[in-house]
Amino acid sequence: MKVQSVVIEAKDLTIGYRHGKRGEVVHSHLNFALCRGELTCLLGSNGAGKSTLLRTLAAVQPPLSGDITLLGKPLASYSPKERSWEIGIVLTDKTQAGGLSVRELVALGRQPHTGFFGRLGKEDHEIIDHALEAVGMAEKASKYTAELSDGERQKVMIAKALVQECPLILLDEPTAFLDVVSRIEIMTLLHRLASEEQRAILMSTHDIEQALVLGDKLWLLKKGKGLECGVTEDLILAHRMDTLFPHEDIRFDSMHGIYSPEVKGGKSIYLSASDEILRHWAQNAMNRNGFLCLELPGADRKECLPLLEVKSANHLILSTERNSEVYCSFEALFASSQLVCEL
Ligand SMILES: Nc1ncnc2c1ncn2[C@@H]1O[C@H](COP(=O)(O)OP(=O)(O)OP(=O)(O)O)[C@@H](O)[C@H]1O
Repeated sequence: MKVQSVVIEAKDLTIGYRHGKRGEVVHSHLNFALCRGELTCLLGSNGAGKSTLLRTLAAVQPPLSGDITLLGKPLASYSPKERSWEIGIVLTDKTQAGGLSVRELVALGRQPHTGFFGRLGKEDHEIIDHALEAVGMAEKASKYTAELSDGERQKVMIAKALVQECPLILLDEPTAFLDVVSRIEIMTLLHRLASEEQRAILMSTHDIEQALVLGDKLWLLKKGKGLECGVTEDLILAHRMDTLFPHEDIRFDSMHGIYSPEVKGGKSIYLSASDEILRHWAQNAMNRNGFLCLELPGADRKECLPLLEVKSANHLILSTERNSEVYCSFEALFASSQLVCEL
């Protein structure tokens, strides 16, 4: 059995905001642990409390009550300097470091190891080069950070956290501004870093598609319902993703790992397709056009009308009680009078 090494854990934690003597609770009774070797993705709707939780774990804001233990010691007992040895943070606040070059900004991440006026040694430079390479920013190392795009700046902030070489890395929506290739690259990098260098990494994200592929664990934060933690596939198969977004018209498609609008309306059509890909995209097209797709019961197909048979992408047959027509594409099908007038 794999022995899990806990980096940070919380017991009966209440997070939120203090306004004078009044406390505004965002979540209470939270219990969790983050272990080395795992990339954990924190998911939840807007306002669910993801940033509040990350800021509390990063000691940027205090908990309202409860205990947080970092490497066996209370988090509150660490000085800011001691914390910077253990926790690398990438929060969403825009960096004010526009006057620094990319390389200078990333080098600031080495401060816990070199001291404020400490000189960077050969090894420090190698670590910085390696991090810039890893996030794909090596070629822009001498650019000013003010001249970067939002996505590029985000990559630089990730590189800065990487060079800190902490056992715990916390990131608030690190892939928010990134294109799909960069999102996959960054999440693959974080996953590799967690498993190969035995770091504990917690990132919040709205990029559910990638979280389900690369997150070793998920933390599902639900407004008013607290936090559910578990291995990604366990949570999906236990239908815990179904209630992540409290919206009755949104449903989780556990086959494809996506959320989609619930199909409502009166029109139904039987659908048969030669393979899973054709079925998925035929259903997508029919749902978008207001049809609820029904499975063929198998035996007596003559009873099952209207019926759309998708033999291939260029061979679609629509059968109604009046006739059967063949179409060479979905475009042709949706332009047909048969679909518009007879169904
Ligand atoms: N400084 C603050 N003072 C008081 N309440 C706050 C403060 N910042 C956030 N909140 C409230 O805390 C709750 C959680 O907000 P938080 O920013 O943690 O959500 P989130 O899950 O990160 O949302 P998003 O996905 O939109 O970034 C919200 O109801 C928000 O209004």
